[in-house]
Amino acid sequence: MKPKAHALRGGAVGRLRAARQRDAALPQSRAVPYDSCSARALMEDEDCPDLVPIDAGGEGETESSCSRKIPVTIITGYLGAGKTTLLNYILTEQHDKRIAVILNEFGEGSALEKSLAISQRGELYEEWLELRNGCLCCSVKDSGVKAIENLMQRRGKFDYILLETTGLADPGAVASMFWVDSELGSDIYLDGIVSVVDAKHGLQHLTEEKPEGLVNEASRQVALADLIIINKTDLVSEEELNKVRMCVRSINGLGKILETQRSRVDLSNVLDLHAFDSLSGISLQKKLEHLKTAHAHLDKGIITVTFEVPGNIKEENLNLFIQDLLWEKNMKDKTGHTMDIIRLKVIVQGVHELYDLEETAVPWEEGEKRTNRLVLIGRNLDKEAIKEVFIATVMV
Ligand SMILES: Nc1nc2c(ncn2[C@@H]2O[C@H](COP(=O)(O)OP(=O)(O)OP(=O)(O)O)[C@@H](O)[C@H]2O)c(=O)[nH]1
Ligand SMILES: [Zn+2]
Repeated sequence: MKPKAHALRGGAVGRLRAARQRDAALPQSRAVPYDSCSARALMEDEDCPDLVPIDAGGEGETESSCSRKIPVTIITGYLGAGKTTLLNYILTEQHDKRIAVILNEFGEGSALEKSLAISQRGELYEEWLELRNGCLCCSVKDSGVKAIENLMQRRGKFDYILLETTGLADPGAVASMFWVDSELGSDIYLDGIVSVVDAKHGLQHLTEEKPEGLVNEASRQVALADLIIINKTDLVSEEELNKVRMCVRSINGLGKILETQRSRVDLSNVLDLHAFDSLSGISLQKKLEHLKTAHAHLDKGIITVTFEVPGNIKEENLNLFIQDLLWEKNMKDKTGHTMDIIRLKVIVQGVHELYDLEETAVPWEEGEKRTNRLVLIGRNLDKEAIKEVFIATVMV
């Protein structure tokens, strides 16, 4: 086991940085502005930090530069998969955006390594973020929000946030801090979740069975991802690669899969995904509320189910259907196990305008065959049962 995994049991320290990107790399020796006040405030804060609304010019005030929401991309992946390599690649390749980086790291060693990598890009802001009980999923929400707030006070200094989670994190829990923040009227939004998979060891991580009640982090990370990057393809044969790809696909039938070396991918596949925009009215908040409750039980057997039903649907009924499925957990599979949805995407044709299906929804052509499409990722999913209920309750 890597030392970092041991550090998980003791105190854990997360590290947050906002690296101001420059077009040209600056010498490493450049002075680093260090905000010691806010860093100390975080360290000394014994209890959960109070959530304070972000003062971004005040509600209703006309500060147009503050009204644009800042996207956050979560980068997850098992230990050593290539997350930091991806981060550095993005910071090197991306010249249009000023990117802030948040690292949730356990242990000191690799944090140092990362600090060097990022400071090469130029001006560096650094803050410490303490995870009191050493469990990222349990403490990141409070400290994470605090960290983001500190970041937001530097509004204008950056226009994109990359959040690298530790290899052992449950990305659902990490993502959940964004809805807490959004309740406070913040101006960030979750753009997408990227999961890096080690081509060489990924299969082992993904198929590893955990004792009852424990999460297989690797497969959960893949299940939640909008983009899965199978990295280190140089280390495996075509046959091994096929196996990993099939395994990833079986866990997440929806996400885009890219195969690469040194985490080099076309950045249009990574940034500005707007992965949570067209969720058919299921807000990120609701989805993640569900994820949180599921997080302790989920280990294996995650699959993707997709089906299509032609015709029109009724909005209210779709609401009820989704609520039943996601929150009430009223649907069971043949063996009586509750269906457990991790991700849900719905493309529907409503009688009325549907929810806030955002601009990604392409309007139907006159006379075009109308089809509703559902994609569900989760456990104990019985496709026929879901489809039946959908037809019986949602269609007009
Ligand atoms: N052979 C090979 N090595 C790679 C590739 N990509 C990254 N590495 C190496 O793999 C190691 C781990 O990469 P990182 O980017 O640090 O991985 P990480 O996911 O951030 O790791 P942790 O933070 O420890 O969880 C480093 O030594 C990288 O240089 C690749 O495509 N092929
Ligand atoms: Zn936890």
